Amino acid sequence: MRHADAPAPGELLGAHYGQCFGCGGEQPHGLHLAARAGEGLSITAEFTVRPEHQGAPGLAHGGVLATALDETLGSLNWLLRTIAVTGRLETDFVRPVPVGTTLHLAAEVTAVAGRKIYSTATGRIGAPDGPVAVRADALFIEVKVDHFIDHGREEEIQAAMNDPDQIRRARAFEVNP
Ligand SMILES: CCCCCCCCCCCC(=O)SCCNC(=O)CCNC(=O)[C@H](O)C(C)(C)COP(=O)(O)OP(=O)(O)OC[C@H]1O[C@@H](n2cnc3c(N)ncnc32)[C@H](O)[C@@H]1OP(=O)(O)O
Repeated sequence: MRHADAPAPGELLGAHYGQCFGCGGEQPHGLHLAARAGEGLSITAEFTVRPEHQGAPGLAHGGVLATALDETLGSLNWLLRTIAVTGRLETDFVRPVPVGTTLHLAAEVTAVAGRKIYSTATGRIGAPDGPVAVRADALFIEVKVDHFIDHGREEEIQAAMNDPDQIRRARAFEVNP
């Protein structure tokens, strides 16, 4: 079920962490993916392939495209107000994606069973109804915020804990902060 306090359909979600490689605005090397809440348990997102994302000449690296899918699927957590990490990500690369392309991503939750959140996503070239270039099925596993405190490097954890904006974003994920 979409959480009662989930962002409204159409609302931009913003980054869950400023240094995130997928969505962080403070991360110069990242994808700067912008995700928006959809209806029900769905998300849309956009990401424009830059020269630093190449694998083959003029084409996006497959790992970068998988990152864009992973980040979009992870954004579904905002709607559930659950903190979850990727346990499994199965990706199909259907068409090459040239540099300069804006990839239009769409993701939805397909099932929730205990801590397991199943979801699926597509990335389309140039427009929300453009040709499918990539798709993925994922399993996210719910974790407590301690997952990051226990495993993250000390200096980034301390910086995040001292940042009131980061605490606010963490609370937006959690039903029981
Ligand atoms: C502050 C705001 C931040 C918000 C942060 C948001 C970040 C979003 C970023 C984008 C998303 C990412 O890239 S996240 C980063 C990449 N992912 C990770 O680093 C995760 C690394 N893996 C782990 O830490 C761990 O393996 C976990 C937490 C995923 C699971 O470990 P666990 O907690 O011990 O749970 P475990 O008992 O093993 O598994 C629970 C259930 O899930 C199933 N399960 C677990 N893994 C798998 C798997 N790969 N494939 C199939 N099934 C699996 C198990 O069979 C079990 O099913 P059953 O027996 O119950 O039926």
